[in-house]
Amino acid sequence: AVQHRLWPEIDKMVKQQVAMARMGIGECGTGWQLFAEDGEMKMYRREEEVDGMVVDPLKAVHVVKGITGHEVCHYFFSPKYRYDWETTLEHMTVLETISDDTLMFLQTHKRIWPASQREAVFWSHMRKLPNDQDRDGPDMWTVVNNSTEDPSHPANVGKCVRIYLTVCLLCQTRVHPPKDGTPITRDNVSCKITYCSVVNPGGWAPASVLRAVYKREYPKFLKRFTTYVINQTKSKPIMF
Ligand SMILES: CCCCCc1ccc(-c2ccc(S(=O)(=O)CCO)cc2)cc1[C@H]1C[C@H]1c1ccccn1
Repeated sequence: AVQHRLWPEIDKMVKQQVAMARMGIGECGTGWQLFAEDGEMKMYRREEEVDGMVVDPLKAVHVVKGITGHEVCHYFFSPKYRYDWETTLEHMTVLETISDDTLMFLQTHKRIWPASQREAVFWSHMRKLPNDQDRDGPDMWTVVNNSTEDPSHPANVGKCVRIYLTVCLLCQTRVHPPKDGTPITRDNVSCKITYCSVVNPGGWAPASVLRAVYKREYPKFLKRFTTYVINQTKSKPIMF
């Protein structure tokens, strides 16, 4: 099949983001602060500014029982579920279906006073990754979202300020087979989720406002999303 113009960028970005997501917090360089904890979920951020704008990288690790990496990535990637779990979303459009595992999105997010409303244009790619560490271990799944230009949607022409984001959701399924050889149920699976994101707010927004928003929104987002996947999958066959 003819390669899409974005394919080389997508492939390079996915490999780079997954490599970083797999690194432990200790290996990710210094300056990570644990800023939220809820049961198994630990959320770290690093204070970083670009041109005086807060772009604090975020890294969250979470272990959720009863769901698999394929399921987590499926519900994160598919546009048809997004309004159910993404509370700050005002509008979402699929601008282009690049392939069955790669979409281009336009999203506008609810305005957060006193900043102006934000929008994002990004490609989103979902991929199963060979578990190169442990050959017979379960595979890993990932979704990478990365801002891109779209000639038909130039940045900052309307009322919305264009943000620039790079997001990586990396999922590693764990299976604990029952001792008595009975079939695997949801009690025997869990998923280690690593969520990394860097959001450049695009236009000036007060550092104090941005940091307060990230501190409030990110833990809420990950908790709500994982709870959503648990509820959507509990009565369905396991998707490995
Ligand atoms: C003055 C505020 C400027 C930034 C507002 C803003 C915009 C987009 C985003 C965002 C866009 C995409 C993603 S995703 O992971 O790719 C999923 C698909 O939606 C995630 C987060 C974040 C925020 C910041 C609110 C903060 C915030 C944090 C977690 C959730 C919602 N809002």
